[in-house]
Amino acid sequence: MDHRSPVCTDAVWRLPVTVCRITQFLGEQTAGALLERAIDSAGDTLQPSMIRDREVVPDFRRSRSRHDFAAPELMAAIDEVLEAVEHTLGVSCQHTEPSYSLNAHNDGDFYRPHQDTSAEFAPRRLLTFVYYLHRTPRPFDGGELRVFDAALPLHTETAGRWQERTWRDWEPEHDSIVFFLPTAWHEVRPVSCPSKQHADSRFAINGWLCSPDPANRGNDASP
Ligand SMILES: O=C(O)CCC(=O)C(=O)O
Ligand SMILES: [Fe+2]
Repeated sequence: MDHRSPVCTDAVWRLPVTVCRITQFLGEQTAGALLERAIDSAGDTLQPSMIRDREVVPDFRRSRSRHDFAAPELMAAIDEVLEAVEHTLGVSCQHTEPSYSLNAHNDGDFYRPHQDTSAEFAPRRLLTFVYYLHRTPRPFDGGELRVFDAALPLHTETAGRWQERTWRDWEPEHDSIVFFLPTAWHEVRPVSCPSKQHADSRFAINGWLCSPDPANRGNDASP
């Protein structure tokens, strides 16, 4: 009897990546106030966004960020939906700590395909969230969040041969939030913002729930 599988050894499985998206997340009033605060973070408080937390690489990522932007109302709302999100994405975020920043994409800005975590880089990130804010009507075009389907078991490094990739685009709609696993390949499509005004940017508060840093753990080990 021939035990060889009839499935070709080059077969590629294409699996959609689950994204939890919630619209009208904070409601008009809270989202509006948060947008005003984001807009007020103008000028020198925003710095060129970095990759791998330390490098500015304008061919790969072009936007501006602020790392000391506090959004406790958003964190409280995330807490509220976390159990359902964990269940849907199959991840446990117990004892995690949020780490997040404010990001503004204006005319010509983008973020090329990447993962938010890897074995060498930021392995403590367990869950990605991105909360979007913008003026109404939306003062920019593009800027979709593109999430690539996984391609298994081959080519996992780049989620399949580049030309054969498949994906789904998610609109960065005001007061919506998406959650996905930081291992997912994703990108921010180029933004076109004709006015080039800071207030017309595509704003996002984006970050991760991270497992605790072992270095910060209290010294509670028994002798
Ligand atoms: O703004 C977005 O839609 C995603 C941003 C992103 O991928 C990141 O900051 O790692
Ligand atoms: Fe990302």
